[in-house]
Amino acid sequence: MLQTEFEVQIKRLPGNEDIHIPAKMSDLAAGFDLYAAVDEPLTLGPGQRVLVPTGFAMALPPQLEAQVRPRSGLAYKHGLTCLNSPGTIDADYRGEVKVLLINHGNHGFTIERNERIAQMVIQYVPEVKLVEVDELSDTERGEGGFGHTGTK
Ligand SMILES: O=c1ccn([C@H]2C[C@H](O)[C@@H](COP(=O)(O)OP(=O)(O)OP(=O)(O)O)O2)c(=O)[nH]1
Ligand SMILES: [Mg+2]
Repeated sequence: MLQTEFEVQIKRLPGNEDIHIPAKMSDLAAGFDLYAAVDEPLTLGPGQRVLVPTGFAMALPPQLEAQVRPRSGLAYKHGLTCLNSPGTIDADYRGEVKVLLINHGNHGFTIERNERIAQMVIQYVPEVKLVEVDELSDTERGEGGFGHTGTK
């Protein structure tokens, strides 16, 4: 049976004793909100991107990944999103988790220390072996894609 409960080790990095550990804002939330560990407020101008530290590292068990995703409120209200969305944290990564933010809005956005800037969703990754073949199995869709079922 598939394991449904996991413990994930998380390590606060030096100098970040005041930074919140990623946290779910409600019982059934999918994402743990991530907090900005910027030393001082950082203003991101329109079109600018920045790699924001979170002040922690973690050790995901094998076959889990963490996805770093935008917060819809920041995206809707300020045009702020994750440039590489969803960011991928590999199970063997032990460095600081960082959030690559970009400002798609028309105004500067200031990121304060300990502000929630993104969220992290932890997912199962099946073990997959890629097998090279000469012919693929037939399907009704075949090679159709990129909107071939509609007119727009
Ligand atoms: O939003 C992100 C994306 C990645 N990472 C870290 C964890 C991840 O395991 C590592 C590598 O990420 P990725 O594989 O996306 O980047 P890459 O350009 O392929 O770098 P690498 O050659 O190090 O794999 O960087 C983050 O902290 N935040
Ligand atoms: Mg990579």
